[in-house]
Amino acid sequence: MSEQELKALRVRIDALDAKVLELISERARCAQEVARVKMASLAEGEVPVFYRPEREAQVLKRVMERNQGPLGNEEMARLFREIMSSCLALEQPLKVAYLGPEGTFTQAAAMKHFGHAVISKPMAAIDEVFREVAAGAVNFGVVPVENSTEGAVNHTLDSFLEHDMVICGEVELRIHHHLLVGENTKTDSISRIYSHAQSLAQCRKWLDAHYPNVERVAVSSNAEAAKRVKGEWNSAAIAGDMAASLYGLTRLAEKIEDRPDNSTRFLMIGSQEVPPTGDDKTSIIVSMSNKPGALHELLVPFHDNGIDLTRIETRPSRSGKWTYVFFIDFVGHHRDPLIKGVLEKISQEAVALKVLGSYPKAVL
Ligand SMILES: C=C(O[C@@H]1C=C(C(=O)O)C=C[C@H]1O)C(=O)O
Repeated sequence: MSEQELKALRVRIDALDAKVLELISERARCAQEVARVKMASLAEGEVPVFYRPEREAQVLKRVMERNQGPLGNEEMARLFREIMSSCLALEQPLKVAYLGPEGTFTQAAAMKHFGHAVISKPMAAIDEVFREVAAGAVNFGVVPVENSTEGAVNHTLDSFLEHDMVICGEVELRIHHHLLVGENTKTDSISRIYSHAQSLAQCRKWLDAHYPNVERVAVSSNAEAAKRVKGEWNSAAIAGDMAASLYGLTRLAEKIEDRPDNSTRFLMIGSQEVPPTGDDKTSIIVSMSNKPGALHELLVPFHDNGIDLTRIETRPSRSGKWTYVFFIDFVGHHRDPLIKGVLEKISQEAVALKVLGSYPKAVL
């Protein structure tokens, strides 16, 4: 019986694949038409905008709402993410710079957000990602901004003070770290463990318990740590799946992060303002005068209007000793009338207020 059944099922799958193929091609032709219409309606000297993050967020959301299984919502959205990425590449392949080298979590975040049909460019430091975007060499940049275990990524926050950037999206990634070794590593003689400082911090308790006397060496990225281990017999690296497979390392211990829900949030930076989708977040930088009650004054308009603050971070302003700026994220779009009112109220009290951007809440 089963041979016959299998055969029939495979015939059905082949027929379905032919339909899926035709539908994807039809969709891609539609995207090409979109490009044609956009080009035809350009004003003199106007640059076409092909990538629409707000539209993509809506497409993915609808896919998740309509999905009836058996594939899970996230899985289905991931497939559509890639289809859209390929369709957009027909209109215009996006250029995306990220905190490299290849194999970093930031690269994984970039692929999760934009899909794989982009031209990606690894940069050696967060600041270089900002500069690459500012110079117009790429359309977007991807940088880590906060980790659920270790808190803010200060380099990123400080870079916002130095560059005029628009935040156009966010993505969250579960971060799993492994202890990795190379072919030549003598696993009972490990005397050094390489990783990025953030990752060493995210695995501090595990390291204290398992390798209390081994030197922890902070390097520029997890991928760099994996690369170093390849040529050494007495060292190990802490890094994720991408770096492990890129450098052919094996896992001596898996998922060694101290908190099982360890996640990092990444931001997409560029120069494109994103219109509202109805489910957005806004990031601002505010500096207040150094007087009693300043922080209270800043927060009152949010409270009075029932606006959900998702994050508040303080950093030195870099323009005077013991003066600070606040990075605030909240739910809503800066074009919503309610949010507009709140921002006006704050700017009356603030020394400076800058809207870094409004963008769709992470869908995936
Ligand atoms: C097709 C368009 O362009 C791009 C491709 C999209 C898609 O494949 O669904 C969606 C938004 C844009 O990034 C569009 O503007 O609708």
